[in-house]
Amino acid sequence: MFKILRYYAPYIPAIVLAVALLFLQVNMDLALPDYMSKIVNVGLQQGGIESPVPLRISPETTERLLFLLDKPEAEKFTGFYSMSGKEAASVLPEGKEEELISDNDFRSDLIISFILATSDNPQDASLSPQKLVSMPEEQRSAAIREIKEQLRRRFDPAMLEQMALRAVKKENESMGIDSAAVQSRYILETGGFMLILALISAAATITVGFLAARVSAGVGRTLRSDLFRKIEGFSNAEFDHFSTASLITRNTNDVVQIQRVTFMIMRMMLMAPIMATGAVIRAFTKAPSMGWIIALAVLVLLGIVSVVMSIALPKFKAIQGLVDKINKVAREQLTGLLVVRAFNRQSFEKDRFDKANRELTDVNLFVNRLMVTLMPFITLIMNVLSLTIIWVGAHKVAESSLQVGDMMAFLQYAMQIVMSFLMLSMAFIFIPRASVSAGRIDEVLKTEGSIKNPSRPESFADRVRGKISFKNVSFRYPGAEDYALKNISFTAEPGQTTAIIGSTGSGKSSLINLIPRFYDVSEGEVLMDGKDVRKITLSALRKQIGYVPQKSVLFAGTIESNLSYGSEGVDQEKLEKAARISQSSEFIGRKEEGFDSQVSQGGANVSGGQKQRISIARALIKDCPVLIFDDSFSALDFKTDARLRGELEREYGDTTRIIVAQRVSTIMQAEQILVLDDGKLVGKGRHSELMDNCPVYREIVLSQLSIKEV
Ligand SMILES: Nc1ncnc2c1ncn2[C@@H]1O[C@H](COP(=O)(O)OP(=O)(O)OP(=O)(O)O)[C@@H](O)[C@H]1O
Repeated sequence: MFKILRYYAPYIPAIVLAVALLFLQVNMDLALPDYMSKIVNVGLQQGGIESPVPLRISPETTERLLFLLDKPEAEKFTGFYSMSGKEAASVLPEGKEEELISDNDFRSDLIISFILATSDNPQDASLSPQKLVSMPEEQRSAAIREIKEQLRRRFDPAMLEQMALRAVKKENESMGIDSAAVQSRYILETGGFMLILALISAAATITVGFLAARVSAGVGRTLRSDLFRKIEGFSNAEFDHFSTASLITRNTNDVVQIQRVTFMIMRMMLMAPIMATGAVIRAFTKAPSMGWIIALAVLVLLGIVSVVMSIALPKFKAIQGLVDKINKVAREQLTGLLVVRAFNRQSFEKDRFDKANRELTDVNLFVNRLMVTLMPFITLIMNVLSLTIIWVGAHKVAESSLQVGDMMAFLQYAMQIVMSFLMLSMAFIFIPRASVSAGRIDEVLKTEGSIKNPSRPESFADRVRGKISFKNVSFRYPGAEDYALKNISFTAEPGQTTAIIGSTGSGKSSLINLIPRFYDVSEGEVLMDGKDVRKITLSALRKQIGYVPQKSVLFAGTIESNLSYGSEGVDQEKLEKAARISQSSEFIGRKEEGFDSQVSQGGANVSGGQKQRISIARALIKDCPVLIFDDSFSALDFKTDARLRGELEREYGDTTRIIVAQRVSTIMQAEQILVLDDGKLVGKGRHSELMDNCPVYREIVLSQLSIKEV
């Protein structure tokens, strides 16, 4: 993934915003269990009363309370609470609440005294104001201290708080305050607040989803366009190295992997550590004594996930290679479908495809089965975790060391922690797979096309003549052991036809491919008008060359769009001239829509001969000083072949024409014939000269023509 990190640079603001929103979302999500615990603890159990410190005390209770407090504390009490007259209640003003709570000793004593002051318990009847009033001062203080101590010994602080809360509720009721209304107001307020938090969280989730989609689609688009631009600049050598099928897979499937993982990282995986940290902190604050349950569950979960991952990971990495393989097989079979049918090899090819398909399916099935097996284990861990928390928590609730709401919140935090770890472990599935894809993409992006423009290009004179010279040219395909061409020297003059003949595999196509620099020479040099072709920019060089490949390639569109491909300002006159010379007029004229007739992808709806003629016309329309025909007349009948060559001579007499041919009759009239044999130039001259002094040529000629025709 790091290899393509630079593609994320333009999206840094969006990523930062997404992280900030994830923080917001996680905080909202983590706050919800806390509020839920408040609804249970305060709303349901405490009747909506938040604090054990009474906010309003009746005059009677105030009187009792004052007897129960020491002198200094009684003074503090009157400092905190405002009392208006003997009949009026004592009220704790809003601002004083915090101040009182922070005075721990006073708060604790006030709570105990308040419990005693409101108690109906007959055993505390000794504490009635009348009784206390009748006691001497010393005795009274000792009696009160003793009772308070007893309470502290019997109940822990949490229990005392619960008792105080009940006392506050009772006191409120005695003062005519509607407890039910207090309770429902608290629940509604807290519930409303939870709703707002949930809405903020939802808004953050949607925005992060939107940002993640934008970033992943954007990165995918830039990767695809960079890959395409890079591949466009590749020479045949790079195509040979990667294979077309693999380049297609890299530009599609591999980019999709990156896109998918980018979305998942932004949407889920970035959230996981934030969520896990937040939930751990909150869970431990709620019930630190139960932290070990979560730690144990996470350990077991990570153990299981690591075992599964160690088995699945190599398989995940293999998937991309297998997708490549199936694409390669499918592509080869579909392009060669006619041959497959003609040779009745359908079942063989089906088996070949099935094998590749089965390999991919098997790996996919294996990985999916493994993942499916993982799921019940995870569910089991989650259920055992819930049960353990409820079991341990219930005991703690019974001991009054934990409140029910806190246990419920702890349970939710535990689930959030486990889910976060699960999300993180999922990252270990997708990230390695995407890294393989990133590596494959980077490999293409890092590969420099071996055919490059010169750093300091030279330019042609105003009018290019198109003289082509080969000087001691040797050529070896990248990675090949043997030379395909050995020490070739010749000159193709403008105004002349230079024909190249030789047996199959003798190096004819290799030779002419060196002129437009589809490959570069290994040794020697190829010159155009005396300039090494490697010193001229590729576009300037290729502008001078009308090239007709051995295998005609047409593009989807119309006949006209194919003819004017690569040429500017093509008018009807030019189109008709090229069609006439290439002997295409007749079949184009027969079509209802003429030049506007549709050509399907790859020229599937035109015949081989028609395809060849259209590609010849396409090269002629370019109006170049050099015309190269790589075995381009093979699909034409003898008569059409002769007519075409005659027209070429007449209309393009001043060009340099280089014709590769298998048929002797096509090249017999050429001013210069080059005879290739196993990559070597074994003959050079006119037909008659070669017949006399080149046995290879003589052999080829005699294999095709009778002595009389020669
Ligand atoms: N892309 C390539 N990589 C490696 N070797 C190649 C490649 N293309 C051709 N060759 C080899 O180079 C030699 C010359 O091939 P080339 O295509 O130039 O022959 P040719 O004379 O044009 O044949 P044909 O008349 O059948 O088209 C052959 O031995 C061939 O196997």
